Amino acid sequence: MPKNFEAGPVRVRAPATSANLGPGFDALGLALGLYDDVSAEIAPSGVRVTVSGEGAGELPTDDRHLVVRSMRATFDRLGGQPSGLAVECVNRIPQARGLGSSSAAIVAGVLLARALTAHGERRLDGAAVLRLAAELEGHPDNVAPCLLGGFTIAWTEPSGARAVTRPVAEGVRPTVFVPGGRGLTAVARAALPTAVPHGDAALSAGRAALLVHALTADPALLLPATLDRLHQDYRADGMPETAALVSELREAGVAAVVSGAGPAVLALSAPPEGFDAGRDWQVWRLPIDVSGARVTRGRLGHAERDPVAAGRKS
Ligand SMILES: Nc1ncnc2c1ncn2[C@@H]1O[C@H](COP(=O)(O)OP(=O)(O)O)[C@@H](O)[C@H]1O
Ligand SMILES: N[C@@H](CCOP(=O)(O)O)C(=O)O
Repeated sequence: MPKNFEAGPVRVRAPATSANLGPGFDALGLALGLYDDVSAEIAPSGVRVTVSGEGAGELPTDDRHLVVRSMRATFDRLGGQPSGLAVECVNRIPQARGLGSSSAAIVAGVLLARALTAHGERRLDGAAVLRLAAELEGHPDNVAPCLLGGFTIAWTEPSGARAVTRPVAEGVRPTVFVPGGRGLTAVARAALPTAVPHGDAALSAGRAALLVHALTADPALLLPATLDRLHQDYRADGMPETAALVSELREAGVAAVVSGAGPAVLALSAPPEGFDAGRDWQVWRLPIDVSGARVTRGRLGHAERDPVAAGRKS
């Protein structure tokens, strides 16, 4: 093993995330207890990726794979590429639904490459990992909770992304509604206007501030606190079923929002007993992940290879 790299496999468990939370566009995010497990080790040559669970048979298994691309970007930052890579992914986060699958892949890639590089943690500290992951993702609101866990407030300065975490109040119970159909974040971002009316910006800023209070201290205020005018309406034509479900839940008093760029829906308060979203939606009650992505030494074990074990509770 060349002295720049660490021998032996490393693995990362990276949580799903829900970004925006309504009015906190590109800023607020929540880590959810649903995980992708990824392991990697240095190989003598080439790149080999195996994928099971979400994306199996669809995702590329070479240098185009997002985990590998993120590892490559991190190795570049750390001063050199390894001879080859073997990567194993067990994915449980539904992809292209607004549950942060791309952020989980990016965070996993950055953390794996850092762990495989000699003195990686000294050379790329936690703040630098967040900056690099946000640069690769293009916005910081998913990578921040994926890395740090819990409820995060992220922002970008000239030097890059930063984030803080806040403890979530008792009684905040996330439920996600996951449709079969997909929607790419890049497409949903292209639907946004370059400017919004001042009144809409003012309303959203006020509600985002209230949302920090509601999530951390007073969940009874979650319904008014999750009202958004910056992105959801502009994206509604591209995901009419999502917009309809958000409206139906909100009319029933549930603090529902589009999860990330959609098309999944996040409810921050419990839907009424017997609420039926219809058969097009899988409904999962998920705990809040409070740890963020975790790195350990070794390959994936038996439990981590089970593609449905962790996280899904209807
Ligand atoms: N675990 C993964 N491994 C490799 N690529 C992934 C993974 N998850 C997501 N991607 C890539 O990112 C795309 C989805 O990203 P995006 O549109 O941002 O949706 P999401 O809301 O799920 O992050 C997928 O179509 C795929 O190309
Ligand atoms: N702020 C972003 C969040 C995208 O989240 P994702 O989980 O859909 O990737 C946006 O709304 O575009």
